[in-house]
Parts: sequence; C-alpha cells; structure tokens
Amino acid sequence: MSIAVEHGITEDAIHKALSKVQDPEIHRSITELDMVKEVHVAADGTVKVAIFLTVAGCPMKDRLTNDIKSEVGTIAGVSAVEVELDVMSSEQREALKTKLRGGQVDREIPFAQPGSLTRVYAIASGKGGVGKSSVTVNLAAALVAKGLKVGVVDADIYGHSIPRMLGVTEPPTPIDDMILAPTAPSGVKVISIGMFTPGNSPVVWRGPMLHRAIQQFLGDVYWGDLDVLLLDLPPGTGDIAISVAQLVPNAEILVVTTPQQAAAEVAERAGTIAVQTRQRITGVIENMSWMPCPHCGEQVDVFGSGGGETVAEALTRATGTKVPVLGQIPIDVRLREGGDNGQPLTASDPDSPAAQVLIGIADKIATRSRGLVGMSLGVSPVRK
Ligand SMILES: Nc1ncnc2c1ncn2[C@@H]1O[C@H](COP(=O)(O)OP(=O)(O)OP(=O)(O)O)[C@@H](O)[C@H]1O
Repeated sequence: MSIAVEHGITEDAIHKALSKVQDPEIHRSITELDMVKEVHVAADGTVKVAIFLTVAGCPMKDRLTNDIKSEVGTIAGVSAVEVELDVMSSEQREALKTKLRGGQVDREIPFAQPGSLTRVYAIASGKGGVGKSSVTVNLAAALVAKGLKVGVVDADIYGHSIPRMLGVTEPPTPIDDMILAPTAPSGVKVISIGMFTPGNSPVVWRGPMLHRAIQQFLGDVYWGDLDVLLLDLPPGTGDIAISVAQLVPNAEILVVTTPQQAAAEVAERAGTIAVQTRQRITGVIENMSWMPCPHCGEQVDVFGSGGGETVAEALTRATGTKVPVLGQIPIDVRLREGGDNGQPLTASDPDSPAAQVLIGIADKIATRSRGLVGMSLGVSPVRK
C-alpha cells in the first residue's frame, strides 16, 4: 500500500481508519488482506483511496465503498473521501488465497485436520418433511446468538431450502477456485447446493458428483474460523452421509424425527449408518412433538408420541452408549412462518416455547466436549 499524505492528516490515522473496514464477505480487515492499493490526500483535505477488489464486479463493492467513506470521513481534517476500485491481479489473488488458507497452498478440508476446533454436526433424518432444515437453521441462529461463529452447508439435494430459510439472497462469490460463502442477516455463513443449480431445478447428480460437491463445500469454500459447522443432509441413508463420514470423520450426527412410530423406524435406519461409519451420534431431536389445543390450551400429540425415545433407545442399543433425546420441539405456526420469510424463530422470538427448546438443544451441542463417549469404536466382543 502506498500512502501520500499532507494537510495534517497522518498516515497512521488513515491506516487505523482503513484497518477498521472489513471485507464484507471475508470478514477480515482490508489492510490485513492487502486490498488497499494507494491513498492520496489533496491539499483541500480530499482523501482518495484506491482499493483492489478480489474479483471484478464484486457484489459487495458498494458496501465496501460506503464503509471506507464513513471510516476515513471521521478523521479530523478530511473534507471528502473518494474511492476508486481496481481488481487484483492473478498473483495477488493467489497470495490472498494462500493467506486465507493459513499459509497452505494446497486445498484441504480444514475441519478434518487433527487440530481443528470446529465442531461439525451432520443433521440426518429418515424421511423428508420432518423439519430437519427448520431445526438446522434455528440451531444455527441460536448458536450465533450465543456468540459462536457458525456455518451451514445445505447438502439436501432434494430440498435445498436453507438459503431461503436464513434469508440469504446473494450468490456466493468465486475467487478463482475459492468460494466465499454469503452471510445471512443473522450472521450464519451459508453454502447450498441450490446456489450452483440454475433456477429451482432439481439436482440429478449421482454419487461421485455429490461426493465432489460436498468436498468442494468443505474444502474450497472460505469459512474462516468457525466454532460450529452444521451439515443439512438429504433425508434417508444415502451416499452423502457416507461421503461426509469419509471427508470429515469427526463429524457427529444429530438425528431428527417426528413422534410418529413409522417416522421413528426410518430415522433409526438413518442413524445406524453412523454406527457403520463409526461416527458419534450426539442425540435425537423430536420435532412436531405436540401443539397447544387452540380451544383449551392442552397439549395435543398430533403425530402420536414416543418416536424420539424409540429412536434414541434403538441407537443406544446399536452403539452401546447412551444416545439421549436432546429436545422435543412443539408445532408452532411461527416457526413455519419464520422459515418462509427468512427469519429463524430462535432469533425473531427466542422466548416462544419452540424457540426455547431449540435454544436448549443449541446449548447442549455448543458445550459438548470432545472425547470417545458415544462413539462406536467398531469393535465387537470376542467369546472365549
Ligand atoms: N415445529 C414445527 N412447527 C411448525 N411447522 C414446522 C415445524 N417444523 C417444521 N415445520 C414446517 O414443516 C415443513 C417441513 O419442514 P422442513 O423443510 O424443515 O423439513 P425437512 O425435514 O428439512 O424436509 P426436506 O428434507 O424434505 O427438505 C416446513 O414448511 C416447515 O416450516
């Protein structure tokens, strides 16, 4: 960065102001990312700041321009701020990508590294429509509200409804082979298989392509330092669950079911795949457990009862360690509405009964310590 100053405005003051401006997608300071090309101060106190954008037509350029104007504009003696936009050369982009990968030139999945502090949860269900995506977005928003950095991968090829449920409208920004994930208004970073398919067309990819897509979402997307990554899997016991197990062996499983016994049986099958892949099952979440009767306020079990407990017991038997029911979420029209208008209930109405259960589950998965408890070691007893 080159800075030419006069008019009593110090280089230090300009550097300090610019260091407060963050790239809206990378969430790191533009000075740290070497995005400032040059700064010039004219005799009348006009400051011209030239910036390197990561890519031409960067969707965040207006926000960046405004942020620079407001930060630099606060310096005493500055009469006006002008921002000029340039684009990084391929060498500069390469250097930026290396910086974002923590000095690593090669792509790798950061969450699969031994030192990774990110807790990865794959959200699974036996069949569609049980509320897996609703649970995922509400847990994500609740975890952000606790001050954690959270990312969501929408790997549900049949549903891919996560961006809408989180209110994300912008597409991801590619920097060559690196992808910057858009951030939802709640602060959750999101990447979805739906962002890579034209219109609303269904994805007809088969196993190897899906594996590659998940690998890209985990390895090519710049996530920054996440505390928690949630993966919304497609319903059933499909290829993606196995890909996740291969790519991120330390991912833990959350199984979502309704109280209905038929749903519980298929959810149990989805859970047992974790036994085969030796992944830990953190617990079972029962959704649509009950609703208050509109006339008398009493609890009505619309979809029967006991499904969550049935799945938890079956998975406890299969793994040999206690798999708990983490919570029973009631039916709440506002939860559905929140999904439709991109405002998770845990953020918009955290005191509602359904949000309270979800926040309780978020507390449990946020504080869970690492260890071998609950993980199938893949050993069987030997008879002597
Ligand atoms: N507790 C709840 N109360 C009211 N509505 C709910 C609740 N949970 C989910 N829903 C609604 O049920 C519908 C299905 O939920 P969702 O899309 O989250 O399910 P899913 O299991 O992810 O389905 P798929 O895998 O088929 O995408 C949505 O319209 C959602 O808003």
